[in-house]
Amino acid sequence: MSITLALVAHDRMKPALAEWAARHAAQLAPHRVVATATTGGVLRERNPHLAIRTVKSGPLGGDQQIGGMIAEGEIQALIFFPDPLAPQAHDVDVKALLRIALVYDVPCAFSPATADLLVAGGLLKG
Ligand SMILES: O=C(CO)COP(=O)(O)O
Repeated sequence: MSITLALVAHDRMKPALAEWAARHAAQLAPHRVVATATTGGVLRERNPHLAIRTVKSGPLGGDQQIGGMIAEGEIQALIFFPDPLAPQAHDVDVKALLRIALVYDVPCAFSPATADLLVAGGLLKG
């Protein structure tokens, strides 16, 4: 079954997310990806064949848009690599996104290792 995944990363973690997406390009291909604006740009550079829909940048409401899509049942997984060492101006939005993902029990991963485990657990199986 094809799903819609949200891919989001803070600036210093964007290369790690782009690398993760490249490593899983074949498994991601049948699915839909939604990303916040800047994350989507970095993902496209590294993964030109991946179809990515973008919403606004996180600090400009993108995290809230992703959260709204989760609440509407439009997103089935959240891969979000936050920067554990840098404060974010929009920290309340980040927290709200994580909370809504928990409310709806959407499978989440917050690091490359856990994102790999979601794939190993069958998240992207056809
Ligand atoms: O800030 C973000 C997540 O909290 C991501 O937004 P960008 O992808 O636009 O940098």
